[in-house]
Amino acid sequence: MSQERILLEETFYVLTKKNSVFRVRLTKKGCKCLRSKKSTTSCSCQSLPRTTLRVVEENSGEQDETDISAYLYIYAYILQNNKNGHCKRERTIITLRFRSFDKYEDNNKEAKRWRNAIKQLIKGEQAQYESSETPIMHKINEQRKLLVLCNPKSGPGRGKAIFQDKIVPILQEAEIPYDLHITKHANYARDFVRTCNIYQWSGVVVVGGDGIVFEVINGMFERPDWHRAVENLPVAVVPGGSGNGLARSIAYYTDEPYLPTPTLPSALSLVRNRCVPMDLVRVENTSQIIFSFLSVGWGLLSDIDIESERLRMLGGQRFTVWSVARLIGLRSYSGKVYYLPIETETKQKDTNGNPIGASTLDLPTEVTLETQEGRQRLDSWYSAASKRSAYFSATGSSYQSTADSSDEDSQGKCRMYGPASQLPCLTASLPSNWVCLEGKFVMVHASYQSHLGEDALFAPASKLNDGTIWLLIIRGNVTRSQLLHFLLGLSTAAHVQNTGNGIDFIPVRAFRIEPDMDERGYITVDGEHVEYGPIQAEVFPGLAKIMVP
Ligand SMILES: Nc1ncnc2c1ncn2[C@@H]1O[C@H](COP(=O)(O)OP(=O)(O)OP(=O)(O)O)[C@@H](O)[C@H]1O
Repeated sequence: MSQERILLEETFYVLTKKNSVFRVRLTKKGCKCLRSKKSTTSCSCQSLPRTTLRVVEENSGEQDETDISAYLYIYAYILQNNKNGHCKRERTIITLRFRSFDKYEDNNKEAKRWRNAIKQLIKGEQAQYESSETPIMHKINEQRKLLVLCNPKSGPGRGKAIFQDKIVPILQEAEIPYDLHITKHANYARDFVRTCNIYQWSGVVVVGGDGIVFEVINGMFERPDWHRAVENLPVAVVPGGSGNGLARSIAYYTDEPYLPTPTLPSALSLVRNRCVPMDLVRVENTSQIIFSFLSVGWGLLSDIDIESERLRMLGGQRFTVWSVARLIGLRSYSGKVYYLPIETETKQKDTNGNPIGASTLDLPTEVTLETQEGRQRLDSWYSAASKRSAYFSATGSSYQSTADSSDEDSQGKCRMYGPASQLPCLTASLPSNWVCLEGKFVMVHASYQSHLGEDALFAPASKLNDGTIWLLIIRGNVTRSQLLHFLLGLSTAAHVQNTGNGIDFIPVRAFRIEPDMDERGYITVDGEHVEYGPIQAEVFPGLAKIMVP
């Protein structure tokens, strides 16, 4: 820390602890508190017991005019280990009281300097403060607004409540404004993203399950300016559905504790201003092109996903209940599976990779500090300005055509843009370096995320941006007990160790499934039911951008 450039430095007193003085230094790495005993016995904070502090509106006339101090509240969510050795984020409020100057205006200016410096550091900008007289070089963009698309029908139907109770308070603490839109029907979010002037927002926050994320991503690829859209509008997801595979995968990838507060990593991703690229898989069947972020499935897991829809009121439990039912009435499907394998050496988990470890600051859960000298005055509370926005149609977008865009189909589905496929068309034969399997399959399931759902760790080695599709193939000759082991192992990834004897788990770049059309079953993409028939998929590394904590 001593080698770090000190951006700001100030002495603060702790309101609640007599004779405690902190010398606080702000550097790019964070805040450093240097504690010492106060030399004089007359502690200036004695005149202000903590219980007398009350936050009031700036122009309410309720301020204590005798207090010339300015107050800065810092909300921190600090990683801490609990007794069981599990990591958890604890909310901490640090109150800094500035009263080095004789006038409130000067103390307030000093507090604002700290506020701006901290905000710039959070945004990853280089703050420039040489002395207290130096003007602020990089203003915080207070206009940064997020688009929030909330599905009130996700999972057990708590989307709106989750957003209001878990996300809004943190957005308010971070002073981030947003426009909230509640989806009114299926495909509302997709149409919204396709037709709206989305560039008025800095990112899109999806509150719901993987189905609504699917709509948002595919809505972007229905725009002629899809390239600009995916580049300029990173996506965040607040888990409110029954699956929540993407939300869980993001937390896993960034080493963020997920349970018991699954919405906290998402809330932090909205305030951290940090985005990473994420692989998307271009999926093609005979009727549509889809950009998928999670999975493609045929057989057992897709059957469970679709048939358990009728148990939606159970939330995530619906998958467990239906797994038992499907295991009893086990089915297998005939067909051909082709895949393009990745070299073995690239499939191992790279320990030098991207997990973003949040730094742990050694602070108590609540610290209240104040600067020396001066008298009492209460600062005002800043709340985020959130307003509803109008619905715009897309105008002035740059047009970018692609070689393989599909025409509008007979059902009036929109034209899909996006990068051109590198694969032969679905009816053409595949090159000789592809592997072909033929016969009966209990399931074929591909995923490019670590988690298919909150408690389904499908591909533990998967990263958000590794250009890898993990293909699980379970042949028709496996036993029920093997399958039971497989399903039970999904929560801990034990299934990855139990391959062989009809179960294979292969990293691939692309694959094709050709089901026997004399039978009927389900094929899903990101948990959404699609037409039963030939389907092929290829990975596009880092095609999307997502917000991470
Ligand atoms: N207002 C609405 N009324 C009915 N359905 C909606 C509405 N808004 C969105 N939908 C549809 O609800 C479907 C399911 O939503 P979502 O994915 O958010 O929840 P989920 O299915 O419970 O979660 P998961 O996909 O993770 O299992 C989406 O495919 C979307 O099309």
